[in-house]
Amino acid sequence: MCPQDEARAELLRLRGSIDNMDSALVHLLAERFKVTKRVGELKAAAGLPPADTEREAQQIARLRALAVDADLDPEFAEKFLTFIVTEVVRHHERLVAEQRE
Ligand SMILES: O=C(O)C(=O)C[C@]1(C(=O)O)C=C[C@@H](O)C=C1
Repeated sequence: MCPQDEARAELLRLRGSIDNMDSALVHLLAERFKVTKRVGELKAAAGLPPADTEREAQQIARLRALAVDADLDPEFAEKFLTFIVTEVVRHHERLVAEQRE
């Protein structure tokens, strides 16, 4: 096999691995959002605030430490968590608004 064909074969193998991990991420996110939906319903029913900044600070500190141990950029880990939590809080707020309608 010529070097380019070898590179293409390796590229396909690596992309297969990327596809598996992207699938796992989607499934993990779907499970996380199922749980946070229950959290949002619980909070809305009990009149608790949608966001909990103290909990978020704990999660960020925990994930940043995990990222460092895993050789992942902690800034990226924080941005990723913040992106997800922002969306969760939006869902929680929508539930409260729907409850008021
Ligand atoms: O733990 C909660 O209280 C949640 O609502 C879940 C969650 C999260 O997605 O992890 C979302 C919003 C809060 O600000 C903190 C954490």
